Amino acid sequence: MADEANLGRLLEHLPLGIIQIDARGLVVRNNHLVPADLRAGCRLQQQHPAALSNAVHKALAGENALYEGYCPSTDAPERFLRATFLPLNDGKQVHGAVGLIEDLSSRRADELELHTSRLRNRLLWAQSALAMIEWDELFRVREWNPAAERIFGFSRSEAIGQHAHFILPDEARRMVSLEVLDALLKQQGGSYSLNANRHRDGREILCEWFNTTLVNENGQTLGVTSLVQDVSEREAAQTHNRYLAEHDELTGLYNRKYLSQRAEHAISLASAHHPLALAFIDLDNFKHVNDTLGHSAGDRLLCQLAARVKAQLRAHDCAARQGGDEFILLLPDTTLPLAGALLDELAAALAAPCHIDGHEICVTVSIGVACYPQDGEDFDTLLRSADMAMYDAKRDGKNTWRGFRAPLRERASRQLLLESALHRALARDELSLHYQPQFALEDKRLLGFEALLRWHSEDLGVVSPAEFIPVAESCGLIAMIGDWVLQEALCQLSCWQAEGLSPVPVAVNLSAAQFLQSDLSERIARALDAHAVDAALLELELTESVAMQRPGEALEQLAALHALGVRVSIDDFGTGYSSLSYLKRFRLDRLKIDRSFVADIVEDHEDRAIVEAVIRMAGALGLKTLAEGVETPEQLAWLTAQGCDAAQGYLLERPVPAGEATAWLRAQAAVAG
Ligand SMILES: Nc1nc2c(ncn2[C@@H]2O[C@H](COP(=O)(O)O[C@H]3[C@@H](O)[C@H](n4cnc5c(=O)[nH]c(N)nc54)O[C@@H]3COP(=O)(O)O)[C@@H](O)[C@H]2O)c(=O)[nH]1
Repeated sequence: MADEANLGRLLEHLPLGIIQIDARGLVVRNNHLVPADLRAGCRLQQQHPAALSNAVHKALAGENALYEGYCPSTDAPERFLRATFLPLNDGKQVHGAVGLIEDLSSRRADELELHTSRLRNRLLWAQSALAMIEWDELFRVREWNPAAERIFGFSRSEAIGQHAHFILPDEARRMVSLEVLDALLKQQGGSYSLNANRHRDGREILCEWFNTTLVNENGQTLGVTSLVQDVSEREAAQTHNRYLAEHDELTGLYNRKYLSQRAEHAISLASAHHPLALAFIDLDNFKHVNDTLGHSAGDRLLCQLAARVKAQLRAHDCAARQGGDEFILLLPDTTLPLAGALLDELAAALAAPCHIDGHEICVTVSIGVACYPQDGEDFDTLLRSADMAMYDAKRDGKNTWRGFRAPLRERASRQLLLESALHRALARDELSLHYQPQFALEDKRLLGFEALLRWHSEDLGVVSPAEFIPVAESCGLIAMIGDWVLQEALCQLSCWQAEGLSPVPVAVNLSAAQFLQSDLSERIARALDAHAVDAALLELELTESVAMQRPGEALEQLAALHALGVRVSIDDFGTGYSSLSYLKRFRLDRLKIDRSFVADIVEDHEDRAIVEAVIRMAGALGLKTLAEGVETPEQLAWLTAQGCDAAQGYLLERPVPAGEATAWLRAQAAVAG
């Protein structure tokens, strides 16, 4: 009994579970370390993993047996057990077995964790997109993963044992980097750096480094582990984006946004002693280059010109492309006279011929200049002032520069007012035509009318065409308005026809925008058809400068109009620069001598000489002549004596509303009838 008690105590103090099994496989005794499901009363050959039952069976058959595996448990998560079964025999036969049970659950979990973490590390090492490098305490490569091979181009075998030198770009940076490495070994924990490195092929690459110093439990540095990523492309993209944020992509000049920041800074430094000028440059007739040679040629021209602008600048000046064919210059420490001198030099540099696709292109520019502080105290105001001055330069014949003047501001706001009112004018039916009679000088017979546009604006009152036609031209409304004039004049002609009046031709002014429409003759043919008006009753007037703007195209356009049967006359003749050879080839009917010559023919012998020459030249080319703006009987007499064919002017009749023109025709019909 005492032995039994001692054995019981011993079993309770054993550091492992122990069970006694009888010959039937029934657990008859256990200590407290045995899991509940294996304690006394449980039959081990039933309801347990087969391998466990087999081990018990084997022990009861007289052999030592081992089971290692999971064992279900009702009181706890499944356990991982090692059970060793030893048969108990009395020398003759086996009458049971002893099982020694070790619960290996937590050791097993640790092993599993270790195993999976090793696996994970191996996978990470092999498949990581980041280079993983292990350095020893002398900064020699201890490990080098496939991503490192990819990023630096050195294979693992080439890299192992190499000092960090081998991926540093050049001597100077090597020194710096080595200092950084040294510091890294001394410090503990992690660090980040962005370094220039060298690829095996000699290329410089930019890498991000995340380093961790490896230290043992005694604080001794064992080396460094680095995670590295090649950020060359990302950095290049960011650098490019930064460049784009400040530059014009086409020309490489700065963009307006950047220049505005520079200007605001310069303004903050400017004072009476350090004035500042802003120049707005617009190429003259650049559209023509795009239209004739194409946009790619236009782009190359802009690049050539931008390079010349850059070359002309002083060190502290700044040039930007505002867009299209517009450039802005910021000229710090510059007064208006100095800006003028600089811009004259710039214009001369830009005027030198450019060679594009075998074409020689000569460019002129119109420039507006605004000065701080008198023309604006911030960038936007200065730019607006320079823009207005540039338009002033355009109005003054282009190819020049103009400084800002206060009246330009009023002019610009009037222009804006006119523009928005003009947009409403057609819809509100505010436009009408007046008709100015034209007479034969030989017998004072009514030859025809010139249709002249009138605008009675609800908001602005009567506005002269001399004021609103240029506005309509600049804001792109002129083609639509011109079309309305054509329809209205043809409508009037067809009314006169319907009334049985024998109508006379009506002359309609054609703007440049209309004359350059590629389908102009088709449009006119359709309009004539729609109003059932004979083409011979329509005369189209285009100014000399419009005809000569693109003489090649004008030649074709005029031939098409001539084929339609409409008449064409050149308006304001003498004010442009007609090429006589083109004039000879243009299909024209009449030259209208500009009223600026007619005004002075009595007193000014030069104007007289010009008018005489025009009349003779027209006669030689088989063209009729009409003198505009005849205001005095002396002018009329002189023109008649020179053989001018026709005249119009206040002396003879002012432009009259349609009703009065109709009355004219009726009176004429009455006299004839
Ligand atoms: N594209 C279009 N342009 C048009 C149209 N209608 C007119 N215009 C152009 O506007 C400018 C001013 O025209 P307007 O104020 O109508 O002046 C015309 C005549 O009234 C004026 N004129 C006629 N006789 C005399 C005169 O004896 N003295 C004098 N001082 N002025 C006179 O001349 C203008 C006609 O000019 P022109 O067209 O050159 O024959 C003017 O440039 C018009 O062309 C339109 O529908 N479309």
